[in-house]
Amino acid sequence: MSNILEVDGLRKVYAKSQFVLKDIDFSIPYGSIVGFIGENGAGKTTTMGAILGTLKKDRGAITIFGKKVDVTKPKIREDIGVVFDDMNFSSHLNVDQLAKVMKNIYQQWDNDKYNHYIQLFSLPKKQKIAGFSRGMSMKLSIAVALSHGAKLLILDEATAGLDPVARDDILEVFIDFVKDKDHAIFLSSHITSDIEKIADELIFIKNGEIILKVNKDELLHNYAIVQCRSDTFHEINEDDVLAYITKDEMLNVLVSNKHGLPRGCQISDFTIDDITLLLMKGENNERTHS
Ligand SMILES: Nc1ncnc2c1ncn2[C@@H]1O[C@H](COP(=O)(O)OP(=O)(O)OP(=O)(O)O)[C@@H](O)[C@H]1O
Repeated sequence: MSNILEVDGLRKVYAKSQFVLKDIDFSIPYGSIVGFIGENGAGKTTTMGAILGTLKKDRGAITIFGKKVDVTKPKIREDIGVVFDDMNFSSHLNVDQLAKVMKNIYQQWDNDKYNHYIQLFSLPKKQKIAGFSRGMSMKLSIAVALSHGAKLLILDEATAGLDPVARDDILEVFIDFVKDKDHAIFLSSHITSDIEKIADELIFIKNGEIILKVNKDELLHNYAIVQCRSDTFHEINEDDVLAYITKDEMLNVLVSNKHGLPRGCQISDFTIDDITLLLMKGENNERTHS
């Protein structure tokens, strides 16, 4: 069993907004960090909610730790650490009082670990949570998620609102977490540089549909963004073209195989932000050979 989480044909329709999560499939290997990337409203939170059972899915199977499980059951919730944007702990509590509450919720609660993260994240122990900034609340959510013996972390925008130093500390904590090969992390972020730093696999979602799943090393070694003229563009192997944007006479093209491109293609350096922009704003590979 090499995957900690498998998602098969997950579908969710919001009748009110007519948004459809379109039968998505993906898996999270043990020992890996998988980054989930997409624009606002693409369906990231919906996917995570449907996996966790906080949202009712319309179709699809979720397999966690090798079993088709009801993720809302307390037993399995021990093993999954969750950070969502809008997590609300009782705001009248302070950090120490929250620990006492968590101890009653989670059998595997580890107070030493919790205190370690509270200290690492420089959180005040006696101040009421109500007075915490967004970044402080995020850090607290992460400290809790890491302190109840979870094997899988599902993190929705967990680094949003954190300053660069705190983000860096937390990314290190995530990298450490998956050094244990029984662990894995599934995280969404708009800060693609964070994902670039720590993720092993990337999943791109657009309008409720997964448009690209790729291993980061493969992306860095084989993919490229190239500039070329229209006639050269038509010489690129069609299967290698993932997306393109036309600008004046030139095209910016995302290709999945930078080896063996026709002459006249200029390869430029790219970041995952550049790839995201091309995938989200560009046209897909259904080229018209005019
Ligand atoms: N309760 C709801 N009822 C109807 N539509 C909803 C509901 N919740 C979300 N949606 C719609 O579903 C779509 C996907 O939303 P979702 O929150 O999953 O996106 P996201 O990728 O997490 O976005 P963001 O990056 O802004 O957090 C959006 O169009 C949103 O308007």
